[in-house]
Amino acid sequence: MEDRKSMVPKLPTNENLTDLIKCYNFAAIKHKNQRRKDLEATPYINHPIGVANILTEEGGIYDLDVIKAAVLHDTVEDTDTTFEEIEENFGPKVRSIVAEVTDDKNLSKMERKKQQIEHAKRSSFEAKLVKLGDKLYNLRDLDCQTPVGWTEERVEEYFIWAKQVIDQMRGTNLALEAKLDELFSKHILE
Ligand SMILES: Nc1nc2c(ncn2[C@@H]2O[C@H](COP(=O)(O)OP(=O)(O)O)[C@@H](OP(=O)(O)OP(=O)(O)O)[C@H]2O)c(=O)[nH]1
Ligand SMILES: [Mn+2]
Repeated sequence: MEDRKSMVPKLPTNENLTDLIKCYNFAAIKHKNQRRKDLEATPYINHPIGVANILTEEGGIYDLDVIKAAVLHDTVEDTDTTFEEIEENFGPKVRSIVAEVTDDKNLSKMERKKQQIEHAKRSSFEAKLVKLGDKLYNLRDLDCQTPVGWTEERVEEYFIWAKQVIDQMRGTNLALEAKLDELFSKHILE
């Protein structure tokens, strides 16, 4: 008689699914001690997960390397994660997208803000998508609530700066850009 074990149907392994779960798990562990700057101190991981969700649900983007990069986009900038670790676990493509959207924390805040505007234009298509999702998520947050310690003026300055970044990458994803434009016209007086 056949061994009972061998009669259990074997499910096909779904590499895409397991890779994606590994990616969410990696980001959740890395951001575990970090909170957003809202009154409720929302877990930081809500942000990268939300950015990935904007890309799939609103941007119609299904490139897995882009989605993984969105989930991981703040790990190197804000935690002890290295680019080598990203490459070891998720490959060179994801590493390079994450690298493109990572600010150099050695620079002054003003210099970093200036560099984002300059880098936006020559970024890859994939990095631009992550940037669009990142900015849309953060601007929606600002539209609903002023982060703890921020003045109204700082919020409005962020809108003006974010528009300068987005204006460098027009024609990347029209659906996401239209949603960003609604927020810009609400907050930036021409
Ligand atoms: N709107 C908003 N932002 C919050 C909140 N909590 C944390 N952040 C993060 O703050 C950053 C925006 O604030 P800044 O003053 O520009 O940057 P800072 O973190 O260097 O102080 C964003 O970083 P980032 O994602 O790396 O984007 P960016 O620096 O490219 O804008 C955003 O994710 C929150 O409650 N609301
Ligand atoms: Mn971000």
